Amino acid sequence: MSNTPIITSETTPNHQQSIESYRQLIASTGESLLRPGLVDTPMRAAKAFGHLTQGYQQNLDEVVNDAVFPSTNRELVLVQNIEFYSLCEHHMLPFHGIAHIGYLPDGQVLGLSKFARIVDMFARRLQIQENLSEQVAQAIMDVTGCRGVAVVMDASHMCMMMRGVSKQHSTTRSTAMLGEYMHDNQARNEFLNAVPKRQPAF
Ligand SMILES: Nc1nc2c(ncn2[C@@H]2O[C@H](COP(=O)(O)OP(=O)(O)OP(=O)(O)O)[C@@H](O)[C@H]2O)c(=O)[nH]1
Ligand SMILES: [Zn+2]
Repeated sequence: MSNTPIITSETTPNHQQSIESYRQLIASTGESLLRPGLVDTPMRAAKAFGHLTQGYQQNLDEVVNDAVFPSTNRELVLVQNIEFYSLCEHHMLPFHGIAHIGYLPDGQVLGLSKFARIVDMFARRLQIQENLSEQVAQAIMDVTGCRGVAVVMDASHMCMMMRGVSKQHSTTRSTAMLGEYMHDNQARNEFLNAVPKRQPAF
């Protein structure tokens, strides 16, 4: 196994531009950038934004770090309740929830922590939930060569809660199915019955 460290950069590739953008954003409200409480805010916000979009600076090879192991087990592996935080690409407001990932191995299995790392890598980009689910599924298929992979994500979208339609209890479930899950109803049902039911938001 390689010793390549996971990239954990806390800033965007152009951090200064990000700070300047936050300055302009704050100024657009009419607030003074000199008010003591706001003096360091552009820098802090840029750093936070860098964290929330860190996934652009990661790639699958680094995140998986060769943690794929031989196994003769071909039955369902279900990694459930992986919490995630993302930003919707339409409003750049958070959406957050939990992911459940099931897969059917074919000779090799993935290190368990890597499922969460893969979810985080794609979640820390500007996203829509449906694409996030698909990207996670495809990545697991790519790194394991498994027989099938199924992803369910349940999320609450701040752009639907804090503004706009203002619905506090609506949640969205997205699914992505690849390989045998695309056509095998028995496998789909086994996975879907094993996935926890989503509770209403808050
Ligand atoms: N399918 C999908 N839509 C999303 C996601 N995140 C946000 N949206 C939606 O993106 C849409 C953007 O719609 P627009 O009419 O262009 O923007 P808007 O005027 O801000 O829309 P409202 O939110 O309805 O006020 C909204 O319906 C959002 O709910 C997501 O992850 N998946
Ligand atoms: Zn949105």
